Amino acid sequence: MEIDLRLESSLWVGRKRYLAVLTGWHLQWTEVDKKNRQRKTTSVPVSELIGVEDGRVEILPGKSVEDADHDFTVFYVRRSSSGGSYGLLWRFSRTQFSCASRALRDQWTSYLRTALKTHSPSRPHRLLVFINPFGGKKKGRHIYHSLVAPLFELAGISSHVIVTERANQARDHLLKKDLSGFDGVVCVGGDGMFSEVMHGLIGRTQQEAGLSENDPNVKLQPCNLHIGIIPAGSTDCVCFATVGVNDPVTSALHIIIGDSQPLDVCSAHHPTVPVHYSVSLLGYGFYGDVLAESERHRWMGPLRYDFSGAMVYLSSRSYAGVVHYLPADPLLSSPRDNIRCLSGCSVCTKSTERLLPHPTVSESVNSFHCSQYSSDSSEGEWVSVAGRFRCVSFTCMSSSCPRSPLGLSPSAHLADGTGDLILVRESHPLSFLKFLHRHTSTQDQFDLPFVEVHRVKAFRFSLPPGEEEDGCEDMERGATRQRENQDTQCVMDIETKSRTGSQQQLTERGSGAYRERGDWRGKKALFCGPCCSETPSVSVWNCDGEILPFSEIQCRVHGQLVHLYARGIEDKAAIVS
Ligand SMILES: Nc1ncnc2c1ncn2[C@@H]1O[C@H](COP(=O)(O)OP(=O)(O)OP(=O)(O)O)[C@@H](O)[C@H]1O
Repeated sequence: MEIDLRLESSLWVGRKRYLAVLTGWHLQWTEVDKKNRQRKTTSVPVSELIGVEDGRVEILPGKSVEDADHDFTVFYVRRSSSGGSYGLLWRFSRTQFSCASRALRDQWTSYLRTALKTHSPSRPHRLLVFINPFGGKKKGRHIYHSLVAPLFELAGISSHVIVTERANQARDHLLKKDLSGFDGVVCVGGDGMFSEVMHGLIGRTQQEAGLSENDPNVKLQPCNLHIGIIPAGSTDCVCFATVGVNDPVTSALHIIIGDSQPLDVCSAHHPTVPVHYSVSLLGYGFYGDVLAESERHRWMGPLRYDFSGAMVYLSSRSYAGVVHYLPADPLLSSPRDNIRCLSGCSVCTKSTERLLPHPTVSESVNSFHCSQYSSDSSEGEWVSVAGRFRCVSFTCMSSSCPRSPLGLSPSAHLADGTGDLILVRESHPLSFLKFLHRHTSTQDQFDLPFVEVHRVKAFRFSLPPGEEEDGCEDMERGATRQRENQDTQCVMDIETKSRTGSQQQLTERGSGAYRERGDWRGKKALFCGPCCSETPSVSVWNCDGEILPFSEIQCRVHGQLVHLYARGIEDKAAIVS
């Protein structure tokens, strides 16, 4: 039954009279002066109303209600400039209206609540919230309870809050516990926490669908539950690249109104370890080395990334390898087309899922090495590039962050089923520095002769023919000699505590495979510091901030595998506040 939600009447805000109109999709109120002339109008889409309360209500610093029976309060989203950031900050505004009678007040509140139910139906009612109390500046708990929980309460959202006591608790909970009744999962923390939640949800979804997520050729099932990110980490890159700002209140408001942003996810496979997922960075060479190096300097705090970056830069390493990639359709978009993926992006909207055709499970079992070199023409033509690379990076999103406002690949799209593969060949140290520096400015980092970028649906990295992955032993031998000779601790053992302060996720996730075979890796040196004279011949992968201690990898993009409570970066110029 169609509900006629039009309501129009005079309302008062303080001493001023307004003509207020609810059309179903919008609530607007226009000031009317003493001569009955209409002045300024405020218009709020129903989808951006946060809540409606009887009386004159305040919610911060604590909730207070003055129960005047002619009054009601409307809370809604207001945008404001974020200063330096790319996106817009969302704030909540409230207007306290007075009506001519209690009956009219009741009519207004009932119409507004009905409008919210019928015209904004995808709002969450029940959320599972994980707070990492140790993420970023260790303010996750405070951020949630002081800034987010009061807004959830106002919006009528009930939440089950779990403050984590160990790394991977959120992931394990999502894999094993009953999730019925929840509309979404919220993580309060940084990119590592998001990654945990994403791995848990994707894994759970595949379990329930009876799919083997470790099979690189299986088409994964998209997750039903949305993920909300309340930024409280050190970098919060995923939040920044999907909202445009790292701001807990902005993110909470996107969750409340049930915004939905699909997100492509890249699965990274190696035959001996469980699958890993990445959305922001899969990086071999420079980015792998920086992460490995930074693990040795955790005591430095966030400074360790700058320090390690400098150390690895100075070591000026490059690595031999062969990259095979499956190009995406160049007619649809390209990493050099200067089209930014903004809210309502037409490339993502138009994109039909353009993933690989999928062989049956039996065809693909144990096919890692075979499929590395096979080519199925129905997928499109694979392209190979061999050489020495400073870094091989892959991202499913721009990966913009406050330090690199345009990101690793400024024109990458959040949800078009592709990712950007960036190959940086061996180059003069100053040229490489120029490449790195361009990430912090608006200069085009791809406009350099030793850099190439490709929009792809899948890629593989292998060591050059003849070199096997156990070539890591060179690195071990070199490093061991170095330890003996120089009494230096320049080797990182993968079994040291990871960034999480916990045992490497890899070893924990390894339901046998990694652990059984993994001892050689576990005990082996994976990274030599720049002080070593014998440089390692292989690097490791940086997978969204986690180390994957191997070189050969097989990756593919799964279009729109997860959904975030977000709407992409809003175009400041297009939004009239
Ligand atoms: N209670 C806990 N104790 C130790 N580690 C935890 C706990 N809860 C979560 N973790 C782990 O901490 C890691 C880092 O957390 P998080 O991402 O929230 O913060 P961060 O590292 O400061 O931020 P960013 O990832 O944005 O750089 C995550 O990988 C997560 O698995």
